[in-house]
Amino acid sequence: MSFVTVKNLQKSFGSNTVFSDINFNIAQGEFVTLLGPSGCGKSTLLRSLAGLNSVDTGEIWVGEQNITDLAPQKRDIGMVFQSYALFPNMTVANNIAFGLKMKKLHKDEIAKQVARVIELVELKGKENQHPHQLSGGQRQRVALARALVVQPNILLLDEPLSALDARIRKHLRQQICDIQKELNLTTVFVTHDQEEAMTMSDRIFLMNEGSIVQQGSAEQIYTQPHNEFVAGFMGNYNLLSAQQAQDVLGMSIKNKLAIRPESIYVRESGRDYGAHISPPTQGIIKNHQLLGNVIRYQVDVKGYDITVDLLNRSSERLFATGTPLELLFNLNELQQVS
Ligand SMILES: Nc1ncnc2c1ncn2[C@@H]1O[C@H](COP(=O)(O)OP(=O)(O)OP(=O)(O)O)[C@@H](O)[C@H]1O
Repeated sequence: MSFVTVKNLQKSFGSNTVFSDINFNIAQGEFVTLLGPSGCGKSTLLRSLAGLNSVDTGEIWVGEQNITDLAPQKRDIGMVFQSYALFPNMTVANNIAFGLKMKKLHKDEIAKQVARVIELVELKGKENQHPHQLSGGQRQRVALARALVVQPNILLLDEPLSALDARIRKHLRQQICDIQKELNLTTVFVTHDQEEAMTMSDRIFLMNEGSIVQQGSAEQIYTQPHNEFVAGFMGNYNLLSAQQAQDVLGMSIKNKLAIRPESIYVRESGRDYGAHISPPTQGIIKNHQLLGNVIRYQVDVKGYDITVDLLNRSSERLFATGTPLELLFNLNELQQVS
């Protein structure tokens, strides 16, 4: 059942329509990510959910309540931004307690709730420090604790990890997911990082130019892109025109064919391949790129560049530029896109 329901939402700034006809449902406890390139309207949509932006038309419902015109502080929403926005002259504990003091809770209750979230975000021992004494990751955990302490109905996170270095980012990603699951907290997360969206979300809403172009699980969006934009944004898909699909695979299709680099194999002699594997196609290695556990090859097939990802099992299997080989395509994983 839907917990957050958004119907026909539209927002413009002057003559610039940021998004229009946005519709979605989010279930209680679901983790949804708004993913898309810079400027596609993710933050404006998130801010509209928070009430920090008005909308031109449409409705936002949480449970049985229409919150479209409700003031932000009445929405029971916790929000974390990319910039931590902490009070520099307050301790960690006082930063976190701020929202509860505004609600005029009793001192003992505030202390109890602050201790609870400090434990949750693993900041025990830092209560009396000031923001400048903390690392970026710790500051963002204070911001998260401050959003959680008021026990919101919905947690909104606007690129909370993008200012942090890669190692801390991965750790905090996991921590956010663990906390979200533990509290069963309905969460909307904004990022332009495809990997981040795929590892964290129950569902991804992929946006482009003010529209949600595809909604689904990471698996669905990654393996079944509806159109060329989705294929291009989610992976390093090879996109073949109808003519190229005919030339490379002998396939007759109407639109375009999206082929993931990892669903193309190099034929090994003496090995049997199933019926879902295409007949071999000749290719010649043009160059390669080492991506850690994967080697990405550019292969010339009938004058077209095809990207092929192979697992980096051993240096002996590195194909040098100019090596001829036979490529096989996994026919189950070819995707026609518009
Ligand atoms: N307060 C504002 N006034 C006028 N235009 C705005 C305002 N906020 C956002 N915009 C415009 O709305 C569009 C979408 O911006 P938004 O910040 O929502 O995109 P985004 O997808 O979150 O991008 P990014 O990942 O770069 O933050 C942009 O063209 C931006 O210039």
